[in-house]
Amino acid sequence: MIVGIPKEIKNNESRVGMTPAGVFELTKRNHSVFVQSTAGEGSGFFDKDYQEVGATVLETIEEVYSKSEMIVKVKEPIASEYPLIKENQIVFTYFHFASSEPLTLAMIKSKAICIAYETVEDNDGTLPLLTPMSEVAGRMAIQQGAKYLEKPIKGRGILLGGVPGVKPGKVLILGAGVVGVQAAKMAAGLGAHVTIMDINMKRLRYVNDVLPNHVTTAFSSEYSIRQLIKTHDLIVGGVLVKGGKAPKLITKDMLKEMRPGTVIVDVAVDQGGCFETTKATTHEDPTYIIDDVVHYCVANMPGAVPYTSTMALTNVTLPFVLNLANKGWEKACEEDQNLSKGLSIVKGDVVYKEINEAFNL
Ligand SMILES: NC(=O)C1=CN([C@@H]2O[C@H](COP(=O)(O)OP(=O)(O)OC[C@H]3O[C@@H](n4cnc5c(N)ncnc54)[C@H](O)[C@@H]3O)[C@@H](O)[C@H]2O)C=CC1
Ligand SMILES: CC(=O)C(=O)O
Ligand SMILES: [Mg+2]
Repeated sequence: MIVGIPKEIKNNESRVGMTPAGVFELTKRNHSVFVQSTAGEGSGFFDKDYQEVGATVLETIEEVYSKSEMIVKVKEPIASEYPLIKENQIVFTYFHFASSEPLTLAMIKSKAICIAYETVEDNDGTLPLLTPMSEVAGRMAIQQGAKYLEKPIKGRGILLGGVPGVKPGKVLILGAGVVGVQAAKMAAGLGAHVTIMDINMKRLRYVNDVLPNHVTTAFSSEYSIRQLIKTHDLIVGGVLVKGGKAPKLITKDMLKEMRPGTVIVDVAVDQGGCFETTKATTHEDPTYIIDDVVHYCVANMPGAVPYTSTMALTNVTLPFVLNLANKGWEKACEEDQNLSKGLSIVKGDVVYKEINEAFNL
């Protein structure tokens, strides 16, 4: 198969869809790989590294898309990429369709085979291609939240860990999945007081077993969220309904219940966000303020730490890329039900229920 690796063009997105090690596994099996020039630079991989393992480096993104049967990338295609995607081309990447009707309509129109990383499943229902980026984003959520709690950038002016003689800050985490647990770990490590909420008791039991005692679990309900937001300095949103729009757990009226300078980090922004006032931001301009509450809603948080994220992502995507390249998408998906859960839009048809529901298609 001919596989193309374009350069990511989303704001401050420095990850790349494949490392030279991954390309080597493809070329070894007689697949052809086209890499756009400088695509890997942000992650520490140079054109010559790809050439050495048998890839052809092309100058323009147009050439990469036009010559390839399968595109392997990181982020969802953005508007300038829509016209480059061809009928019957496999596009294997994060899509987060439920948060973007224009993207959904463009991919229907393209008649491409869109396989979304974020809905590929493991036998136990977990999401192997989302997990490593959720690990990165969960950890980063505390790093970023701690920064924006500083007074000069309009935060409350709280040091999360406190100091001897002064109590620590309080972190509230919505969702005890991958993002939530990693965020809780980081916040607990800093010495903050942590409350983590979920509607899944199994997850709360897990957190209770593995995290230290200053991490408290709470069953998630509107009532309990309304109580807790009044006293917490940093609130992290990490809830997910697979493939669907995130539930709005914090509504606009609740912002008035928070103290001025509270920071809210909506990691779930890529599925539409779990705060009503969320709108996607970029690493260039990550925050905005509504009712004195600092919102951080960057949809590609791991893109800011590409040396870590590209490796973590491609470690898990490679076996699926090889399978798709070796067998073609139909056979690969027929033989691997977990991969087939990634099928979202196929030749103009939306085949993932939650995407249809998100837009009444
Ligand atoms: N902004 C970014 O750069 C990134 C965003 N993400 C996003 O973060 C989100 C979370 O991902 P994961 O932690 O991997 O998902 P996960 O599936 O591991 O965890 C989600 C948790 O939310 C819980 N949940 C669902 N509805 C709830 C509700 N009403 N109240 C409380 N909890 C509820 C679930 O029970 C589950 O435990 C996803 O939308 C993912 O796409 C992931 C990586 C990077
Ligand atoms: C999962 C995701 O949206 C990201 O890594 O950017
Ligand atoms: Mg994202």
